Amino acid sequence: MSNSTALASAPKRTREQYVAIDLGENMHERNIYRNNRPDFKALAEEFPSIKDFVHYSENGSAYIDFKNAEASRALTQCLFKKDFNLDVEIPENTLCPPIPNRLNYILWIEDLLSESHIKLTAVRGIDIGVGASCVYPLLGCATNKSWQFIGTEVDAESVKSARRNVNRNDLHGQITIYHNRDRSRTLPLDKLESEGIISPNDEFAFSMCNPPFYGSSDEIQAGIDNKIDDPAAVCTGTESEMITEGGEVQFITNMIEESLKWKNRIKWYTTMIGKGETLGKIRQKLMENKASAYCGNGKGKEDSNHAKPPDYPTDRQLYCDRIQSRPHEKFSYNKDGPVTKKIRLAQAPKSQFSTQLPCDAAKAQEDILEILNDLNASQLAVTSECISGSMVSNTWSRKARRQRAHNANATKKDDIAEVSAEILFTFKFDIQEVDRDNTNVIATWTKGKQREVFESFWNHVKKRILQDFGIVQGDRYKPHGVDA
Ligand SMILES: C[S@@+](CC[C@H](N)C(=O)[O-])C[C@H]1O[C@@H](n2cnc3c(N)ncnc32)[C@H](O)[C@@H]1O
Repeated sequence: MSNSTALASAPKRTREQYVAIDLGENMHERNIYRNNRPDFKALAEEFPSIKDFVHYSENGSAYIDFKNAEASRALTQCLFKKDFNLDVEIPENTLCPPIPNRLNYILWIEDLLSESHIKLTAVRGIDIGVGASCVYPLLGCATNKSWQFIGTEVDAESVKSARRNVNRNDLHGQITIYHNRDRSRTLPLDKLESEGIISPNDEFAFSMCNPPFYGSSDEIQAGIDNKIDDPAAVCTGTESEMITEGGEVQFITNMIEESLKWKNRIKWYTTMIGKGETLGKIRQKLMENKASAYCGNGKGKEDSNHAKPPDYPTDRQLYCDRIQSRPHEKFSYNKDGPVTKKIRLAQAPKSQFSTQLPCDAAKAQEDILEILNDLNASQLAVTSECISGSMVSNTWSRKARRQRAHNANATKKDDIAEVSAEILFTFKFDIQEVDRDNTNVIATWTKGKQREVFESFWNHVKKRILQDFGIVQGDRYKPHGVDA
């Protein structure tokens, strides 16, 4: 009997095991895997390479064994292909990157760039330690066609494999892999210049890094020994991928020190952090260098106690966002602007906005739908608690409304066809009734490139619904029984 048809009970999963592939609410709002587990059965039907690793439990649900290195590798390759049209080789015994987790970092960089309004002619990034798969540059360029990457790597075999992956996907025009022969260097811009890979005037929007976390193999073993459960997924990393002298604290410290030289040539310096205790040490290091810190609330979501990070460039910044329920954190900072010793906490860039209406859910839904229809929103899907849909063009700006009024003979559909066939963004309105006189409306930006466009759409919709209740924008609406 082949593995794929064997009937077996799915092994009980630890929470961590789900996180390795998952999904769930700690994923970025725009992560395609958020609450959207890969369909292993469909993958097995589409990709022969994974078929033998897909098992079925007695109730018919499909699963794979994440402790099997080959199965994990097959899954990663299928997701690369299915969701990003990328053909990727992952050599045996090298780190197999979980795509949902790696995609989160790319989305977070997108947010960071959009939130800080960086003005550069091209978005160029540096990935320190691309690994054999070259996962970040590949995902970054697949999801952002205008991005360019320099990927650095110290391991000669990984350099070769990363280059093969770039060439196999015809991305050599966007991604350059540099073999860094000096492990003590993290940002060798001088070497890149002397080898003619970049010019002295080249600027970078960001650097990113998933550093080797550990300082020694004993440290890895101690980590495994201290775990209550068995490791949920097999770890296939080589020594070079997992270990660096002084561990991640030293690696990131080197990065901070090198960044003092490059300053504003790289607008945001960012990194993953693997161990919870590292964050405090890195913050300390940044304080010594007189940088400010900004932190998310751990879920990539708004936290009302946290202030918003300022537009770039206003400060020296450390940006932290604990994005996984595992202790994986990222921080970024830029080293420009006035010096401050203050450490501030900040929310992650906003993808969600809310307001409260003085009515029940049915009335709120009716009002919102009326406005959305008036704005030519498309693909509307309505349930009692949620309205989702998309916008193909900006129909709410003053100019668009004037044009529509002027062109009174055109049908709404004609208007859309004239503007664009592509989706500008998708959205979701959750409608949560508190009581018959109070309903919360939460608008979420679920897909799209420009945060400001969604924000302006939300501001328009919010203004109109509030006006329906006689609440003029600028006045704060107070729920019943609440005094100022
Ligand atoms: C944890 S792996 C990350 C690989 C890949 N980016 C990923 O996320 O799956 C760290 C990588 O950094 C590389 N590395 C270690 N020190 C480096 C350095 N100083 N400069 C560039 N790469 C380095 C290692 O060889 C390894 O491939």
